[in-house]
Amino acid sequence: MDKITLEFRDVSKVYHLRRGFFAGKKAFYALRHINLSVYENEVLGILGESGCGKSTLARLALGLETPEEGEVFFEGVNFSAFSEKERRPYRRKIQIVFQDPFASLNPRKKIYELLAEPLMIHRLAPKRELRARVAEMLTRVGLREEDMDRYPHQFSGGQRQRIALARALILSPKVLVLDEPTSALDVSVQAQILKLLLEFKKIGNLTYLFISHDLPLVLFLSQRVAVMYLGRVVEISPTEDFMSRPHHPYTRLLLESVPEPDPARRKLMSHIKGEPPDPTLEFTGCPFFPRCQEALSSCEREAPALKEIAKGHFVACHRL
Ligand SMILES: Nc1ncnc2c1ncn2[C@@H]1O[C@H](COP(=O)(O)OP(=O)(O)OP(=O)(O)O)[C@@H](O)[C@H]1O
Repeated sequence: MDKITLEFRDVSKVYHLRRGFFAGKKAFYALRHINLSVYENEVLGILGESGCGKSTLARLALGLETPEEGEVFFEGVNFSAFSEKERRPYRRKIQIVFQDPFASLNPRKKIYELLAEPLMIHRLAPKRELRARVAEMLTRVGLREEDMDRYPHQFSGGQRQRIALARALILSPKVLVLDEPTSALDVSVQAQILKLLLEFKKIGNLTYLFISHDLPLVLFLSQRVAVMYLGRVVEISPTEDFMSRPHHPYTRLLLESVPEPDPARRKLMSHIKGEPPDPTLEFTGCPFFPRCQEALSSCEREAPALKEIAKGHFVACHRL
């Protein structure tokens, strides 16, 4: 049995609505009863449309937010209830690379400071070794030693993403959360960053939580895929089985919507009919119910639990 590195046990995260008549008054689930295990050394892809809770999941994995219900475990330790100080040793082991390296790199700091700071905070290198450690890391991500004396604005988007990657990897994390790491880059640069990610994965003992709405990319990189819809995981599966036998009605639409080169044959997600349901706390049914062409009457009342339909392939649907 593979070792579990990161585990979400029945995790829910509640926020207050930010828009509309009930802004600030009504609460809703950004995540609802998430049960998810991330195994050591795997690439787990998290797929889902905008607002389904992918980044909230990432923030909980990093300990930047605490769940209202449930627990997040890292290597068997429940760190979701830890204080800021208690969490510090775990912070180093789970790092993140965001979509936008402009926003994640402080423009006033030189690359040296950006990379040396985490090493100092976590006391991972004596002062005299910092420059050498930064230089080594920059070379490993395809930049030059001299680049440490420059500022983020002096680099291209792809180079900045290399710096963000270097800053995360310099701490030798166990888990790297990649939150849309290539969405802001053009295609050729995307390919270079992906290549780099795969190289690091090969060398080190690293687990990736790869968050994206780019289906082909997730399928290409991940050994397993989890599909989220409105704060819930609706399907988890090894990638091959997922591609050949998708079960959840939402997953099937998602796979059908992969862009076809021929516009006449393209089926897009806009083909999904109906509105998503009210995400507020009162709604207890399946999140996909109002849009589902195959819904049963029970789907409106009760959310289905994940059921194992093949080895490691779980689906949350009352029809199964
Ligand atoms: N701090 C917050 N306060 C209130 N609502 C929030 C907060 N953070 C996120 N949300 C809302 O929670 C829901 C889930 O957000 P989240 O950012 O996790 O989604 P996402 O799947 O990552 O979307 P995207 O792909 O657009 O980043 C969204 O409706 C979002 O508007």
